[in-house]
Amino acid sequence: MWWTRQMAVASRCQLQRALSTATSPHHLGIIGVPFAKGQSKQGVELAPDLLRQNKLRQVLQSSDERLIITDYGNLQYAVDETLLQQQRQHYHHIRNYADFMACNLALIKQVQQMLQQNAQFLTIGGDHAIGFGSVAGHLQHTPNLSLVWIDAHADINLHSTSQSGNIHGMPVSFLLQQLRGTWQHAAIDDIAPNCLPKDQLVYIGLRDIDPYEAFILNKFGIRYYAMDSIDRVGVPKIIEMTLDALNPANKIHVSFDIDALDSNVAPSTGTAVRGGLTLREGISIVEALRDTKRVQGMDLVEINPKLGSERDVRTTVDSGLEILKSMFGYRRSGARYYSNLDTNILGHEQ
Ligand SMILES: NC(=[NH2+])NCCC[C@H](N)C(=O)O
Ligand SMILES: [Mn+2]
Ligand SMILES: [Mn+2]
Repeated sequence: MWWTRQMAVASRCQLQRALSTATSPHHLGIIGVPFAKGQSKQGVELAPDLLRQNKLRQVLQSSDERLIITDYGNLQYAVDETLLQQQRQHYHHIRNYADFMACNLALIKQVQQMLQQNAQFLTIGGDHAIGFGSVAGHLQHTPNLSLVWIDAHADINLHSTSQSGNIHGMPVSFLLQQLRGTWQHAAIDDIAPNCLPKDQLVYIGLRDIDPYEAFILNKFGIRYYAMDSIDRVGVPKIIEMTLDALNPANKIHVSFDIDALDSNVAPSTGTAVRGGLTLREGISIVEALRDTKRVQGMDLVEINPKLGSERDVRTTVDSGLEILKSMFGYRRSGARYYSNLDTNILGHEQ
């Protein structure tokens, strides 16, 4: 037989080289943000470490071997006197304003640093109040950005419209130019001047919209695909309309609130709403966004391990990991990159 073991190895190496130059390594930065003060239930702060214990890194790594993952640990922040004063003077009616701002200011810087060092980043909450810092940081690095907010809730309350006083129901109002003015005492223009244009925001999965939120969405003509329209036209059409709405030259930020998924697959969350996306629908949406190759940042928020049974927590964490896996490369079709496949298994005559 003329074909030697060395030749087999050599040709395999050539194949590997061809594959890996076609698609080079890819850096992903991860930051945990154990922030729980955007709402009143303890437990969301445990999610970043819980996901790590449940092999977040290995799950992502095996969904795409070419990922080079840097975990930046959990974000730290300190509240200063200026913020406490803003809270006392202007925002005493919303819970934990100073903590919210301090955490998000730190996150804005962190995200910019991660994007200097990585092609993509992942922010793990924490409650959805951190959606402000994650997207705002992203916008300061990449001003031409589109945002897909996948959630049961619109999280677009103003301090004057919120019925709960919970700031995890308000982060989007800090991002849009038209609404930022309602936070005039927060001085966010100094630290995060770039805003999100309202036509580059799409919501998917909504089913619990407050009256004033509905007013705001309609007044500004913000695109939102609530569960009723998803039921009417189906997920593939919703994906198509979403992608049509976004500027194809923009990078994309995906902010994924675990409560977008139905409470049977994501029970351990603070504001669960029934009748949500199935896990398969969630995966389809995330796969389609991933396939644009424009997603540069993602959040996964609102997993609360203190709510529900042990099994509920397991289910919720597993669903979260499935969503992340799909975003960062896993293909249900099996069409993935494998560096050390033995291409000779059928014998060289094949
Ligand atoms: N990120 C969330 N889970 N937000 C829920 C918000 C619920 C309600 N709209 C509020 O403003 O209080
Ligand atoms: Mn949310
Ligand atoms: Mn929500």
